[in-house]
Amino acid sequence: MTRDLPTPAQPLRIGTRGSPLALAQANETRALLARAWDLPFEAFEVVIIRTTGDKVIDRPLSQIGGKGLFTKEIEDALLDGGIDIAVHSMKDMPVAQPEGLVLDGYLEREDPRDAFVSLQHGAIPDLPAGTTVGTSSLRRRAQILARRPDLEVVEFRGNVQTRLKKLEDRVAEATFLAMAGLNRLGMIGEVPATAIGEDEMLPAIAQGAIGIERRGADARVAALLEPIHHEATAQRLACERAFLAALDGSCQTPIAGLAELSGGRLRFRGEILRPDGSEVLAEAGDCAIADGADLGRELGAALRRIAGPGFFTL
Ligand SMILES: NCc1[nH]cc(CCC(=O)O)c1CC(=O)O
Repeated sequence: MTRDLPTPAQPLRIGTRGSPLALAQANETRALLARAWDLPFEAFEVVIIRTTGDKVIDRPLSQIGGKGLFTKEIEDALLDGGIDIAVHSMKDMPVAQPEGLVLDGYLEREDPRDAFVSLQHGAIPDLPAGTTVGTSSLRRRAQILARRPDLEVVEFRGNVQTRLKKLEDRVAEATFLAMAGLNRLGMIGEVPATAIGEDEMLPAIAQGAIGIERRGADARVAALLEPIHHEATAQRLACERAFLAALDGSCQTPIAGLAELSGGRLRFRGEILRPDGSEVLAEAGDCAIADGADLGRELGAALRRIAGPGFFTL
């Protein structure tokens, strides 16, 4: 094995998007690998890849559609050998990967909750009727409208920094961001953010988790990733992503869900919403930790039956 370790002359190439959050995640992976293998940072190289999603800035992503808007170019680079691993926010990843690639390495999950961010207001219940709330997430839009149909939701695209700038410019009076992103960017003390309990706003599937994708046939890379893999995160995501898969979910549909481990059991709660928030359907259950994927699949299938066709259509 030692012979196969990366070196500064032949570094392991880590592919990532170029946003500040994506770079923070790639650098976290790089630091964990360097520490796990007692290698210099230079044995790992971060390679920035521009994706279609990064180029389209003038339309809501939900209208552009298409799978893998933020991943295609990165996965192509993996497949053609331009990079050795790709680091992703798992909540942005489709449930299936292209032939030849596997996505089964996970870093320890960060806080999965959403944050309420506002320069004027302290929490959702404090918002006066008619307040504008910015989000581009179909899930967050549906969830906030389910709770507060009297609020006005406006489209709010861009990376974390861009969205905070829009708050300053009063494009909206409040927004939602993932706690994980704020923590990973080291911004938590710097922005007026409050974590929202999962009972109040159930997070996106896999929110806060980082996944590492690789070529399935690359045994050397698989071995390199082993010491930084976090199995408890993998167990939680197996349940959450099976739920998403059973619902045929993509980032085009308002779906939320969170699996947690305690006392040797896995507990999951999932929900689907009509895009206007007029209906919320939820299921919950618990199981042995190893059976999480079955539980997620069953609860997803149950919700699918209850919802019937057309539930997600406006
Ligand atoms: N869709 C963008 C995206 N993808 C992952 C995160 C946050 C970090 C995470 O969930 O791991 C964000 C930004 C946000 O929702 O605030």
